[in-house]
Amino acid sequence: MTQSQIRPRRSVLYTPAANDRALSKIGRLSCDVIVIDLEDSVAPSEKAAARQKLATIFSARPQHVEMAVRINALSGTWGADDLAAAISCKPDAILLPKVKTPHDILEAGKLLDRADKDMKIALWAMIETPKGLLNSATIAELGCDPASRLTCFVAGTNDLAKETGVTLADDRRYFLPWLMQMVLAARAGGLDLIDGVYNDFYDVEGFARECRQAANMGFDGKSLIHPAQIEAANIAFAPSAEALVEARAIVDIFARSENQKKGVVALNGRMVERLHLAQAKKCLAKATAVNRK
Ligand SMILES: CC(C)(COP(=O)(O)OP(=O)(O)OC[C@H]1O[C@@H](n2cnc3c(N)ncnc32)[C@H](O)[C@@H]1OP(=O)(O)O)[C@@H](O)C(=O)NCCC(=O)NCCSC(=O)C[C@H](O)C(=O)O
Ligand SMILES: [Mg+2]
Repeated sequence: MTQSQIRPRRSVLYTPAANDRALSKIGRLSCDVIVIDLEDSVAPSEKAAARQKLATIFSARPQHVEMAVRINALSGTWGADDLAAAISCKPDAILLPKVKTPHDILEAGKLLDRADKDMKIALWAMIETPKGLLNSATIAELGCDPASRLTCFVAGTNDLAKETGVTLADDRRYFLPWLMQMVLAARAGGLDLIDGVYNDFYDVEGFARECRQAANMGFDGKSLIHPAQIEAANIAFAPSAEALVEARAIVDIFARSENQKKGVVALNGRMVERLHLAQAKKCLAKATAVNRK
């Protein structure tokens, strides 16, 4: 991945399309992505009105963030109208909820292909049902084909907890195998991966802890529900000062004339190989992309 292709997705904030006060804030927020939500945060009686607002929201869209729209499932009552409305706003991505099989992505892709011929709109998939999780590897494989438009998985931990009866309590200990399954599937398909939401938005410490946990697990960012969560996510998913020092040291040591043809060197008593050099360059590129924001 080149530096210009890296788009930080540390903080992915849902804003309900039905909430005018919240919508009026989005131009001033420092999150990386805003997801205008037509799904669970919008009551059935408000679905049509919320959908109609999309055009106005996107006519004044902030340019410093990626903008996505989460539609209702295409299998339900509102999905097809949501998708048509979302496409006409040209968001960066359309987030499909409750994706269960590769077919769900291919079906949305076909509809997009007719309207978005220059392939500007990506598809993101929520993994939040038992079936979707079981099929996550085959769904993610679509990411290997750019024609599928699939570029990102988003964990839907609330729905998974609801569908399975498994608790998110105790630092998500019972969820960890499933979250790691998503990480593995996403990486095999070359996808980005966003962790689920933390519902208790006044618990700043607990939220920061969960962000650090997700960053250590390999997630690229966190789904957010409140502006108060943006800062902690931006910190947790950016390369740390220590990681940058180490990355620079690895780049420097391989740049020395005596090491230019070496596959492995020692750095401060530790083995460093060229795969670590690749990781270090990625870390530095990510920091550059974050600093550009
Ligand atoms: C959770 C909330 C309903 C809380 O709202 P509120 O009581 O208004 O909070 P505050 O008074 O503390 O808000 C302070 C100001 O910030 C603005 N605000 C709040 N939330 C947002 C937001 N998401 N985006 C932009 N701006 C926001 C308020 O308007 C206040 O400003 P002001 O009015 O001028 O004082 C609310 O935060 C909320 O609705 N959050 C988003 C909920 C949502 O989108 N849910 C769906 C996505 S999560 C999900 O679906 C889970 C997933 O699918 C899964 O399965 O896991
Ligand atoms: Mg959900």
